[in-house]
Amino acid sequence: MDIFRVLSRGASLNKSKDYKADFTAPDKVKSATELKKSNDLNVQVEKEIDFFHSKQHKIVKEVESKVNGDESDDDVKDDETRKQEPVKITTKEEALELRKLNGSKVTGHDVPLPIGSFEDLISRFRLSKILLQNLIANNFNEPTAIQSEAIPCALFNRDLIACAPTGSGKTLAFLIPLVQNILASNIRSKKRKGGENKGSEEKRIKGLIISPTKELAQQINNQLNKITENLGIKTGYLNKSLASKFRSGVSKASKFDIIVTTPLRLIDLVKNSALDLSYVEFLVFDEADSLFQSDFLEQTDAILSALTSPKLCKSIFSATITSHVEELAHGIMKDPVRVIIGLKEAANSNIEQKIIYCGDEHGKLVAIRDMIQNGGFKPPVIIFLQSIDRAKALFNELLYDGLNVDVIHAERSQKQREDAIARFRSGELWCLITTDVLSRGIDFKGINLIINYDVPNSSQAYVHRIGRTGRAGRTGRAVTFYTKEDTDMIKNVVNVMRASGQIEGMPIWMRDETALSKLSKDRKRKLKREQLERGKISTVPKAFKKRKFRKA
Ligand SMILES: Nc1ncnc2c1ncn2[C@@H]1O[C@H](COP(=O)(O)OP(=O)(O)OP(=O)(O)O)[C@@H](O)[C@H]1O
Repeated sequence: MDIFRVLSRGASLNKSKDYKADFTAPDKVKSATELKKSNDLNVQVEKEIDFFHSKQHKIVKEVESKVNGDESDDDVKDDETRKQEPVKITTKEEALELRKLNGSKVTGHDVPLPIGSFEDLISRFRLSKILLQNLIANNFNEPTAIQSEAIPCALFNRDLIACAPTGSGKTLAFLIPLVQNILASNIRSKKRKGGENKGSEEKRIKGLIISPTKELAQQINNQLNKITENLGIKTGYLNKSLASKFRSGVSKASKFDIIVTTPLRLIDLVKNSALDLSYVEFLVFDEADSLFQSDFLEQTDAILSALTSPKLCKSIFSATITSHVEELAHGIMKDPVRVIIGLKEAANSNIEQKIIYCGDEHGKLVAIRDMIQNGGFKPPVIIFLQSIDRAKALFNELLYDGLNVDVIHAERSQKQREDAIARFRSGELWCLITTDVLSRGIDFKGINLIINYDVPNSSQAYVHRIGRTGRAGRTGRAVTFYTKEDTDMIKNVVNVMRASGQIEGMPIWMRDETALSKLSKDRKRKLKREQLERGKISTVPKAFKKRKFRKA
């Protein structure tokens, strides 16, 4: 195995991806063109459009030559990456070497070897060539650490507990094997029923992906659509409109191979017999620790009881999987493989973390305005607060200051949420204020800064919130404000920072582990349940607030 090849992957991810570097979706090109209007991003956008065109050209060449086995094109030959042979893992020693490099800990009975490259999947698992082309066309050239381990496990139909840092590619780690398994399963059922000549077959939902939020479910479905192009696999995000089509019979569930959904919508349909889940063979809980928390547990249970296929394989994914969640998972799984990348529940090491003592609520406003004035507030920025009311109040303050900002929380309509996300993704909007509704899974490209205006109520919440930056090999910054009311809550943050070796700038007493003892389990539970009562944010006169808000 070529160790340098493996090591260089992180570096190439870093090099090739800058702000908004999503080369796959044509709508991104349009929005980037629109962005040219904005002076500050002009140069950046022009560079990206050029890069997009050259990249597109290269991708087309690469895909053509892969399909035709044609190596004659000079452009393709000259590309350094094409000169290297795909890494293949064929022995236990090579697997050990790769796991050491990737910081992967894999346990379980009869664990499969990891993959060294996506091409490795062709020889070992007869991966669909179209699926491989789709990966390459979307710039997914090499598997990340979690993909190396999770993909072969799922292709061997193993139950799986997978924990890997935020932004490390967990979504593709479950989507690639899911798609391949469903392709194989469809071929098998076609053969059983005598091939294509027997007319159109009734399909069944075979894959189910559960996500705790609508935004994340939609994002997963978008990713799924990209990699299933030309594969004849039908996927659906169970939004309000699709759910009502199922209910009224306008759209038949039997058209779909894979459904991505939040728990409640699914349960509602199952209870009303509008959806049959008894043929589902592959189940994924994304952000599983959130779905296994007490607020969701009943719904998760209801879903599990509707999944009756004896072939059912289950996997759970998150950046934070507590031992309690692992215990619950073991209770519903058969002989699972456990994959942990890096330190369990640690922050992504590409994120520079900082805490700022602000004294009181007013001090936080002063601190944020100070950051804006002194250049520490480099967009795109996401600001997290503990409640809807506080998010609204800070939105009014920053809008009053003339900042290019919008807010997302559970009280805004789906359309308002989607619009704000689209504007933020395109770069039109520079700052997004939100609650924990956007803290998990959402993949915005090139976020520069996360501000925890309010301290998150658990170390897990902190890891997910700051994980919106520092994704796919990029770097990012996270700043957490705290006041004298946060003496307990800030310990969650400090402990994560200390585990990441980020004690620079931290008060001396916080660096000392004995002085800052860990919170007791009971105290942690209480902090998670109850929201800290905080002083008011708002300083903007009411009459002005209304005028401005309506305008926005
Ligand atoms: N093999 C790959 N090569 C290049 N980019 C990749 C690869 N796999 C994933 N990515 C990109 O990395 C980014 C992060 O991936 P993803 O959203 O799956 O992270 P995650 O681990 O699920 O994070 P979170 O814990 O926050 O949900 C995405 O933009 C995705 O397109």
